[in-house]
Amino acid sequence: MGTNLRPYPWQDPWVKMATHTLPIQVGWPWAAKPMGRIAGFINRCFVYSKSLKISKGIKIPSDCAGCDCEGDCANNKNCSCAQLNGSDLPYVSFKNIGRLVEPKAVVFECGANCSCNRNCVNRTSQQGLQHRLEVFKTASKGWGVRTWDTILPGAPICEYVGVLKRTEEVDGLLHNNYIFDIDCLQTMKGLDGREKRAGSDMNMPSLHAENDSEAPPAPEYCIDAGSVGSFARFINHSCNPNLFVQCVLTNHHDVKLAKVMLFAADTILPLQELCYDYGYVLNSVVSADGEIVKLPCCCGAPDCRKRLY
Ligand SMILES: C[S@@+](CC[C@H](N)C(=O)[O-])C[C@H]1O[C@@H](n2cnc3c(N)ncnc32)[C@H](O)[C@@H]1O
Repeated sequence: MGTNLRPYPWQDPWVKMATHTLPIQVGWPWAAKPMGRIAGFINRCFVYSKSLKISKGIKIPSDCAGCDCEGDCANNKNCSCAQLNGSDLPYVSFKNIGRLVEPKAVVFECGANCSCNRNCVNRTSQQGLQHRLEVFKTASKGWGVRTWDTILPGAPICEYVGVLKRTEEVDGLLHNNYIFDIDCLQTMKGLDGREKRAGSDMNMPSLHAENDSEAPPAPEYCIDAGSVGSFARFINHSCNPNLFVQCVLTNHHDVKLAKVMLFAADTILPLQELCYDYGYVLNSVVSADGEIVKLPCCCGAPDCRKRLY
């Protein structure tokens, strides 16, 4: 961890301590005796959702034109936002929560200039937290996040928030474990689960390299949750994840600056830990002196790749 991090979730103003008790005890790694008494209390933190901060010098494109639907876009066959998504809306509504039908290269949501209502299903990622989630201490991965509620496949979990920066600003920050590159193409083509789930939905010409053998351009922007962020930064990696990453565009249509959202890939039962595939390429992390940095994976999946990177 970098020195600029708040190492404990309850020191983070965006993480609220809960006084509730759970029928389980979670471990306390530094269990000195006086700490032991309060450990049960401070191990349980409920979480808030927060928005992205923008680093100086980054200009967010202006809001693009919106649809002219009334009410919910689900009721309008001619919704222009649905057309952007390939004619169908990307979400269906179930018990008033939108659920993503399938992962896409990018999801176009309704934005500032759309005339539909604020609860339109095509604003699903804008509705805030839908589930009770908890930051807890895991046995071997530091802090993690788990759910108190059953979460259904395709349900929105949260946005990965922090400070939006240019990737060149954070290059070489090996000790900051909270940097998320905004890379819609990589996200879509990502490792294992992501690729398997994606089907053949690569219908975004602007996201394809001209020639498939050509390396896609390196991501220009990233989200740094090292010093500010939400509980999303405590979500760990799994080689068999129950969440997936989805790029979402709302007000503007610049994929380089898409919102990074996490959605449920499966039905997730209460007290299960939430995890997504970080998608590192093995041996891709190199220290300043040229050594390959290796991080063992403790996700415990039967098909674990054994290393995060
Ligand atoms: C974005 S942070 C996740 C939150 C982190 N557990 C914490 O306590 O702050 C990423 C870091 O968590 C740890 N981590 C996440 N998933 C892991 C896994 N499957 N196995 C081992 N360590 C993991 C690694 O140290 C990684 O660099």
